[in-house]
Amino acid sequence: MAQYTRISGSVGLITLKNPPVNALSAVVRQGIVDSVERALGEPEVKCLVICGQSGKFCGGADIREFGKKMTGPPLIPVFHAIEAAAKPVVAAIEGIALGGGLELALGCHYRIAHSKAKLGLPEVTLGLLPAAAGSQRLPRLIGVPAALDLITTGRHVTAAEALQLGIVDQVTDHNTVDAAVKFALSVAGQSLDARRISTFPCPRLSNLDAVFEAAMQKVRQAARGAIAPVACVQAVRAAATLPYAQGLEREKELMATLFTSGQARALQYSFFAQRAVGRWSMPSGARWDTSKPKPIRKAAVIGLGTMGRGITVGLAQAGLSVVAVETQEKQLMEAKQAVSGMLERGAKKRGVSPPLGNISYSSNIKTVGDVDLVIEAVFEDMALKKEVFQQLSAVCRPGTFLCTNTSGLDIDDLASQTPNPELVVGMHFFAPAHVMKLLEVVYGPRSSPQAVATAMQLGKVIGKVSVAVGNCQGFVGNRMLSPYLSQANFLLEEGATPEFVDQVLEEFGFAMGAFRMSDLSGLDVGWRVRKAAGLVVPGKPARMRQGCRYSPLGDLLCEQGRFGQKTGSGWYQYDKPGSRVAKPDPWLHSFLEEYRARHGLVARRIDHQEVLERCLYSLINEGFRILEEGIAAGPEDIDVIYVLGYSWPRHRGGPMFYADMVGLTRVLERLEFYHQAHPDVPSLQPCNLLRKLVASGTPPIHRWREVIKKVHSQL
Ligand SMILES: C/C=C(\C)C(=O)SCCNC(=O)CCNC(=O)[C@H](O)C(C)(C)COP(=O)(O)OP(=O)(O)OC[C@H]1O[C@@H](n2cnc3c(N)ncnc32)[C@H](O)[C@@H]1OP(=O)(O)O
Repeated sequence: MAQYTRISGSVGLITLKNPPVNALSAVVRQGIVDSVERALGEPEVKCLVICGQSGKFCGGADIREFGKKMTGPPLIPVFHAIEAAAKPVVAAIEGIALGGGLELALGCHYRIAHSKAKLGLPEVTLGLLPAAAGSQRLPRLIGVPAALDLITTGRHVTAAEALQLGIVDQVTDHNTVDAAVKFALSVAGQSLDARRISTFPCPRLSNLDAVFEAAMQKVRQAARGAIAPVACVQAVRAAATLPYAQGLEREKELMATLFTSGQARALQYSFFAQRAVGRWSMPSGARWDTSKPKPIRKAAVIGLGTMGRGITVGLAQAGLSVVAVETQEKQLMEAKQAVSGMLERGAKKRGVSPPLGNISYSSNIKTVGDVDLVIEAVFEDMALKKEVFQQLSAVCRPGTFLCTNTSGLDIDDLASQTPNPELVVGMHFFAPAHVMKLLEVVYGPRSSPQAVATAMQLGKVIGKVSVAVGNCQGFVGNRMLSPYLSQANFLLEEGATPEFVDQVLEEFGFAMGAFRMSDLSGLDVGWRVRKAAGLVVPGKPARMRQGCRYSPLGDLLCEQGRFGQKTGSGWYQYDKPGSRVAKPDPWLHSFLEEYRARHGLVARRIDHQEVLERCLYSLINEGFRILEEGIAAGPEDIDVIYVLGYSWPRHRGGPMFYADMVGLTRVLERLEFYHQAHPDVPSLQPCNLLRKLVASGTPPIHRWREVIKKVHSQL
């Protein structure tokens, strides 16, 4: 609702009330209309202030209402009524003014913000554009280049930046409503002619075409197929070239295309999925709301390689005390220098001082005796990790949580090295660990709910989106990646090139195709895993292992020392070791030809559809298996992992959402087709859960959990 009160006798105060972020629901919109009408009708009222309850101005349109039948007044006429008011209306912005919230403020005659407020037009991140006249008012207020930046990126700006850009008129450190009331009284009675943004001409640009061409090129490059950023540029162009009313029409047309697009649905699903994963549950019945985390004040990181350094930076930046341990003195010194550099660069960006004092460095593992939680981040080798866990068990005080940063090793096996396996969980960070938002929190059969809750909470504290998953080879992300990569390799055997496979996957929206990504991660990583699994048999490049099809191509490259970017060659060639520019490699092409000839394989023409379906559907099929086994609690968990950790295009929601969009019947049919053609590839055999979902009438994704529950209860 929107509550109307009178303060100081002559100020009408409208307070938006719709927890948690005072979103502009139908009731709130109606409340604003009624309150404005009332205030304008009361002769004693000289001016109005609009604020939000609980220190939050407004988080924008109520996303929960999207896709439902529209009720209540639309936003544009509400904002026009405010702008047209004959009494000054001042927005008192505390906390947030985002999307429709900022558009509401732009409809007001003045804007006063608290110094800690954040403002922005993040609609693009939901697959939309600021279609409550934001795309038309903001460029008129702050000019085209700045408006393009804000609208196409959706980035939030601080109050200070908003003041500098001219979005707000005043910033206060004190009570914002009091400041707005005072301000409103000071301007009451003055002409409002120069305060109605819709009447402003858009500031002229001499190089208008060049500015828009550059903006379009930039968004097309960054958007990886997303349509909303492109529509945002078109809407701002309308503001710059058309009168306001016509610009609004264009905004409306563009919005109509976006609003019903699959991309908007995917992005809004993704928004809620990222929040839903915080409400985790385990097959044992343990849940986020019944498991209390222990506060972590002091943590230790063991092993200061690339991952350990990133984790140390993340912890220190979040204000924790960190003991950073590296047993080799030389590596310890190098790590200290690298970590300090990372902290200094990060602090410079944020305009704060680097938290160098939060970290103590040591080459002695005994120094971790008084920490609350340890994150072991030594080399990915089970024997080494087991040794570290045994040492930790001896030196840590009772109750210390022992976490391992592993990308796929058995958490339970590690936990068995300690007298308190309930305190052990996996924390799978993604590189670079201080940048990437994703954290897989892996619970073993003996991990306590409190250990999981603590790791999840710690993830939140350090700014990660944490997803709780069960223990299995590769956990969720890497386990699903395995059939995807296998298909990519099989396609090479059958006639494709790495460039073609990557091109198809990049056109789909991945930041990098399977082969460029493998070259970046290092081909030796997978080689080591395959060796440990007994799949690499020297001198036996046969294409079958344990009765299933196997491609030894990756192993053969590694045997040649081709580990990817770091060695200057892998699936591609690079100018020099460490270079990032991948070039097609004639050597690789002849190697593939020779390989095919040696194995009696005849190269055939492989099309775009086959690459996409075989790579993606085998990955999705594994996702269904993971749901069936209870390794992930729901499709949202998998989708968040893929969007945040594996560069799955956000505007496609994630693999499970994508399966829902394509249609489960179609996914099932195509998997059956490919499995028939490749009966020796088990990952192409549709899993039971997929069949059950199709048999139960292909329910939409938000109802899959009901079917999953039934499958689990029958186990
Ligand atoms: C046309 C389109 C127009 C005019 C629009 O306005 S589109 C909406 C534009 N607004 C946004 O995109 C803002 C989205 N929200 C956020 O970015 C963040 O939620 C936040 C910065 C506002 C707050 O962040 P934080 O403090 O971390 O909290 P959460 O993100 O966890 O959110 C708390 C709960 O609020 C729900 N929420 C947030 N925004 C909205 C909204 N606009 N409508 C409905 N509900 C919203 C969010 O889902 C969380 O609830 P739960 O999911 O946990 O139940």
